[in-house]
Amino acid sequence: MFSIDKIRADFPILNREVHGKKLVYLDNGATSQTPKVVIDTIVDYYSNYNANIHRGVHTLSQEATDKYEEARIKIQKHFNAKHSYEIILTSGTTHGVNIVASGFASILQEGDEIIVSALEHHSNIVPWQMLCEKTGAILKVIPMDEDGSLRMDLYHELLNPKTKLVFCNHVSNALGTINPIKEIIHAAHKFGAYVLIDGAQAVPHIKPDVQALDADFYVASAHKMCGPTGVGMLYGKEELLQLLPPYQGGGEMIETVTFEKTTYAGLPHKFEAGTPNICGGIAFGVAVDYMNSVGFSNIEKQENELLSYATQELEKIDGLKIYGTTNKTSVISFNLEGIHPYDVGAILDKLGVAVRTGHHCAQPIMDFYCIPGTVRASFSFYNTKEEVDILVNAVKKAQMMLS
Ligand SMILES: Cc1ncc(COP(=O)(O)O)c(CN[C@@H](CS)C(=O)O)c1O
Repeated sequence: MFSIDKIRADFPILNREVHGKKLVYLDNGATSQTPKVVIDTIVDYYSNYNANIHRGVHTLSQEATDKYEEARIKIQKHFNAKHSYEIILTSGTTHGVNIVASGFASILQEGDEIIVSALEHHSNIVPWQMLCEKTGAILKVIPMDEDGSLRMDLYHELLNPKTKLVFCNHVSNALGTINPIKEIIHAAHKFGAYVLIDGAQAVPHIKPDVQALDADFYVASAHKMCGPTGVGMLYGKEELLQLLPPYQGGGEMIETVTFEKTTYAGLPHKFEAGTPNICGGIAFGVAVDYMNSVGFSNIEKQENELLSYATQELEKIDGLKIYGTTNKTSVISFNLEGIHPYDVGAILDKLGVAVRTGHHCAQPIMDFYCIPGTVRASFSFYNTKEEVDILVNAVKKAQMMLS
């Protein structure tokens, strides 16, 4: 049974006040908040079994190694990967994208084509531009539409035998748009292209099944789904991870090292050079357990109710425009006519409401709408309708003060 009071009691930070006002945290698209069970895991690790992993013969190292590899298996099962070694623990989504992009630097040829969507976050644009500069590959873009959806008709036209890679986010961080990634993947595979899906904004809301999607790569960050910052995952099909060269050289990613030659470790350690974020990985596994204990159907129901209520109430405000009205997760990007989003965000902060303003690391989307940025309210399952009312009243107050 989903009890919002019980859920909110899991998050100590929700009792915070800012500027003498009750905190209303609506910036979950930037990072989600952290439940006590995850916080306690971090304290427990550093209090009771902090040790380096995969190397020590002593008890603490074995305990830490066991917990870290248990977390990998939890993440594997959560995303329904076939093998645990197809889950590379990274420092986050950006790191995962860069592992794949740099891996293809030794594979792509001049004139090969890479397709990205107009809805991408900078971390799923810039690495591919860098890859094109290195290899002479050509970047193509799936255009977006006024409602924040992708022009799938034009996507199908872009695909051709030269298309080698396609990158798309599962959910847009700036607008909340849920992209038709199964169709995107299926169409790309018809031309033999590989697909990386950026799941950073999907994992707080849904439980992706990478085998059902037939995704070649899928990346995400723990801090978007109640986990700590500095840790995330890259899923890759075994045969593709075998294809890619290591991303970084160092300890852990080797079998044998001589000055004449080094042989590399197998999966997943080939891509996990150096001492990883051990505590973060263990806490990521606990965050996966926590999200599943809340239940993704409960999460979806709560967040959809908040989205429709907030949309209905915000739309009553004259001069307010919402960007992204297609099938989406609980994100509302909006502007007040004649008022810069930054100024709205600053007033909302004074009233205790935390939102994000600006281009949200998705400048091409803002260019499409010819705006400097938006005010983005992003809701999570632990937000409430009362918090929506506080947001709406704060927006009205900001409009009055700034008009
Ligand atoms: C779709 C998408 N793709 C990649 C990233 C980067 O995640 P990292 O954990 O920083 O590596 C993000 C993070 N978006 C935050 C910070 S810019 C936002 O406020 O929207 C994202 O939303």
